[in-house]
Amino acid sequence: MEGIVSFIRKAIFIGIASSFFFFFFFCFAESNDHICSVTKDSCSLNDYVPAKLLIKGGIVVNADRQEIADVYIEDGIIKSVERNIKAFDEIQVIDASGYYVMPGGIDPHTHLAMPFMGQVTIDDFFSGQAAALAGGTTMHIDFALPSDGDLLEGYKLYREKASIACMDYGFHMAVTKWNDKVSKDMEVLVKHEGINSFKFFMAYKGSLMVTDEELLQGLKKCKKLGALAQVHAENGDAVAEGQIQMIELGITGPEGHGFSRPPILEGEATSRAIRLAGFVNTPLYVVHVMSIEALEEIIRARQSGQRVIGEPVISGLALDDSLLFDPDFDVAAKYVMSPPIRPAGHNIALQNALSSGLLQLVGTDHCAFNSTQKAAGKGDFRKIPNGVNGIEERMHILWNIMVNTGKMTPMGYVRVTSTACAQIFNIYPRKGAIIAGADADIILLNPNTTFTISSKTHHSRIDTNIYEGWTLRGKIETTISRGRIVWENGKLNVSPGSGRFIPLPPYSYLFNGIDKIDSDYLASIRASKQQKK
Ligand SMILES: NC(=O)NCCC(=O)O
Ligand SMILES: [Zn+2]
Ligand SMILES: [Zn+2]
Repeated sequence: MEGIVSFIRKAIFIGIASSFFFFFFFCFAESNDHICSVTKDSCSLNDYVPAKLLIKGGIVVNADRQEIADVYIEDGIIKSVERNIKAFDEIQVIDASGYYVMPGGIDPHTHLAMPFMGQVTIDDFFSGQAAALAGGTTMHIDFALPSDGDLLEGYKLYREKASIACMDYGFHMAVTKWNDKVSKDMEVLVKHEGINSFKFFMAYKGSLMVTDEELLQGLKKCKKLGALAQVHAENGDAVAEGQIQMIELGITGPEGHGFSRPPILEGEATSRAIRLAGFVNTPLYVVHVMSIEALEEIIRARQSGQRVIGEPVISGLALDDSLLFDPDFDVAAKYVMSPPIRPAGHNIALQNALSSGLLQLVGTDHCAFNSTQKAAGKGDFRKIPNGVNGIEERMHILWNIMVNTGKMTPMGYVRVTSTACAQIFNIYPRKGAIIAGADADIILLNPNTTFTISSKTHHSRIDTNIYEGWTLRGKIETTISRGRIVWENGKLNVSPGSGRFIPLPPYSYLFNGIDKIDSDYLASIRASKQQKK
């Protein structure tokens, strides 16, 4: 009898053990397949996270200082930054001599898996983030765009889309209409869901555009919640006029896109948004600043003491509109984005403003469409989906146009690619710094390596690249995301689901003193009323 019981026990044990084995085998096999289908041959699977990592002898650059030091990491967190840290047996050591060791980039402006203009952007939360990591960006803040203006539904959907993430990310939320529900949803998102910024579109008439009245309500609500209001600043009514004008003139190709929405319309909307935010007394963040006209409005407001942040994007800093005039539609359509890439001169003015601190941080507006998707606008530029690539290229292009040219120091580079973003979105110094206690999001840049950008070798899913053929000097050879080496020797080591959602808390430093300005203003009104009696 005892023999039978023992036999049955053994059989049950073997049954359970083999089920576990097959369960884990299939889970592993499935995730492995997933990864390699995205990044082709430059991807390997290795979930090994070194518990202890030591980066030795590099030039450690923060926004406020630069020094030769070692960086010691344990369990994904930076434990110490000092000279001559001893390496024990179980520590994995990276020799960083001759390398710049900098905080991983934080991209404040991306559009992954976003339905827009009848298409869906080609990079999802895995392929876009894999590309970002290969280019030295370790966190991004994506725009959750609700399809019918329902913020909570839209937010939920974007959190689901991001379940395949392989690096840290947060969200801004787009507000495309105004009613009581929108107002209540904003409150829920800020108080319970880690959202601290809302984007209002002053362009895209008939789809995303809000009226001045709606913008005003949105600004008031943002202020009440300690959330940052962001604007896409172009006069959408005038753009619609400009588009009709171009079609009537027979200009239907991609060049019509630039002609139909000239810088004056960006300047006007920037000025209007700034003045409305000034009236409400709430901080304002102008996304994708592309022109001198918009820049001048931002500078004027900042000089008068208003809290306005200006975000140029890498395409606007690096390019001019010449290729928008290429006779080959497929080439020209690659450069269609809004506001448009401007004629030469605007980019240089934006670079100068960035190096002198008049603009604060650099985004990408990565909104990637394949050539087949862009082809929807052959014969009518209004139907070309707006957007360009950049999530993988931002860090390298900026190093080349700003640091290699002497316009910016490595410290300034760290400020505009990482630290300022972490501060504005209230996650500094957990992100944006190489200091004890911060997340170990770190890049190693070799200033002497050269390489050439090509759509054949990049990691994004897009089949073109607006920087095709650019040869650059200075290469991010290693990317570390929360202590894990995710990019090394030209290979990605990433798995879907390993990325974390980073909640962004309200009331960043931009709100300090806002209440004092309010009470002084009210006191001055009372005083002047008193005087006039
Ligand atoms: N910028 C652009 O052309 N596409 C993305 C949507 C937006 O940011 O306005
Ligand atoms: Zn926009
Ligand atoms: Zn955008």
